[in-house]
Amino acid sequence: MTDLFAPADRFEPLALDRADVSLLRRFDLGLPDTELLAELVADTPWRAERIVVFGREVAQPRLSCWYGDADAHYAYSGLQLAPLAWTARLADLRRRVEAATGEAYNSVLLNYYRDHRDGMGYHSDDEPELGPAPAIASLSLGERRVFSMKPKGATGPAPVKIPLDSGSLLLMRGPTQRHWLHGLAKLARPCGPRLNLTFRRILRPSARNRAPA
Ligand SMILES: O=C(O)CCC(=O)C(=O)O
Ligand SMILES: [Fe+2]
Repeated sequence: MTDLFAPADRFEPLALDRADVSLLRRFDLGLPDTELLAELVADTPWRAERIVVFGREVAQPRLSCWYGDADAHYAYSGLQLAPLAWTARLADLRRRVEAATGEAYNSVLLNYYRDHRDGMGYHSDDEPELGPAPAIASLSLGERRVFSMKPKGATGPAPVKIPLDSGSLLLMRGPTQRHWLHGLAKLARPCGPRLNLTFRRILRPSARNRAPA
């Protein structure tokens, strides 16, 4: 007999060239997704980071907050981020994400897309502190939004669109950041809030330029 629920319980690999991306549609959060969303929205000290775009300082179109081990310092979009200490909830989610993905993480970036006007431009998470082949586990909560991926330097094919549902866990690793960009488009129509948590491992300076094992 076919087990209808099996696909939700394992990572489904996406067929992308020179990338290692897989999606676990229903990740065990330890509590209902709606409760976790409400808790994190309420309890997180959200920041509206300012960045320089074409020489002009503007607010990022989303709120964010950075947690991690005390030594997990990170520069992101030109911002120097010192992590807040893990909360009990985020430490529990980290353990669950580590068990599901078989990778270790020492930090998590929370992004809060308040409505359709919030998004994230195309980028790759290829900062040197992540090393040459980082594993990044991306947990989504709330509104379903489309995560787009396109190969670096490509003018040709349309982006790959991956709708991310509440409670899904997307895992990017290996050469993905080296060869692909990803982003989250703003929408024309109103939608509800979405949270995204990207678990990452910041390498110590001595380990940063080493080739992957
Ligand atoms: O919100 C998302 O799904 C993507 C977040 C992301 O790409 C990032 O934080 O670097
Ligand atoms: Fe990213």
